[in-house]
Amino acid sequence: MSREPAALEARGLVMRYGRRRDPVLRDCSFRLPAGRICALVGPNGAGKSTLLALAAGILRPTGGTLRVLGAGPAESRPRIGYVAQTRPLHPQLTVAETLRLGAELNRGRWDQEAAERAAYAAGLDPKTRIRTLSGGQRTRVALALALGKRSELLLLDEPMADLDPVARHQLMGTLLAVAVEHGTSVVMSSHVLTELEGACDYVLLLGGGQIRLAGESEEVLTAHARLTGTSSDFTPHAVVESGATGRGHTALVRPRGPVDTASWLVEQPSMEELILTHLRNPGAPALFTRSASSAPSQEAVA
Ligand SMILES: Nc1ncnc2c1ncn2[C@@H]1O[C@H](COP(=O)(O)OP(=O)(O)OP(=O)(O)O)[C@@H](O)[C@H]1O
Repeated sequence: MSREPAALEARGLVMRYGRRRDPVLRDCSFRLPAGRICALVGPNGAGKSTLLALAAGILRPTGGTLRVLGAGPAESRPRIGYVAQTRPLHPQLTVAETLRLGAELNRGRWDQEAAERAAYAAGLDPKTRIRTLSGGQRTRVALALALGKRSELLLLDEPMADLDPVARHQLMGTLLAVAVEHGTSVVMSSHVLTELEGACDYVLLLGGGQIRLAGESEEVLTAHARLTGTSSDFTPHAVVESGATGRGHTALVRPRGPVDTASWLVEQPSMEELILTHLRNPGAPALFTRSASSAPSQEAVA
């Protein structure tokens, strides 16, 4: 059965900086269906920025393929909004001039209202020069450009990192409203797991150069359970992490068959707990939901 073009589809993706270094991404294969709001998580140096720059067509892969909106990254570039970690903007322009430039470069698809909503909501003066902005204000303007472009896919590298909590909440709200209204696909990297929990419906966890978890947040969550009881034998379930507690033993598992609720207290982990547990246990087998699988060998949950 053929599937609609994905927002991102990687097959055997390899990225190596320089000849002798270990690859940052090794043989990565996954699929991100269109229309999802995806959290891209992983430890420092895992390759999140690298993957986003590859998708934006800023970097070229060493091997394998990465399709973006059904085409090569360079071909799809006009349909993509990319907010790099460095927030590159023209320092001499004012905020209003920056938005005007965005409008000129994206004639026919520019949404001035969405751009202004993101740029000016916190009272930023349109006449302020970019070079005098704080880190958080630059982020606001960079996001405003990406939103004004009416992109089909937003690639956001740590978009909330330098925003204060009120600005985070407000900009996340604007971002989600635009994404829902236009069916925009969003991929955002972040280390702030609580911020992603309410906003994202898809998750990609990168680690050790590979995708460790990929799929709908709900499906990934329900593929796991926290078991607590008196026994330390969690057979037949696959254990991601186990340990002793005051009450006995506890483990985050991927259930293999029905869980014996007479022996175990069964709880659903939060997304934050699930990701933290996988970050602490990089040896846990990878898990892909059906929609995220692009290779037959990947472990898919039903
Ligand atoms: N231009 C470059 N030249 C050489 N190595 C690079 C370059 N950019 C990134 N790297 C290396 O690639 C690896 C992945 O970096 P990347 O910035 O993609 O990780 P990340 O997951 O975004 O990290 P963080 O969470 O710290 O932002 C790191 O080891 C980094 O040192």
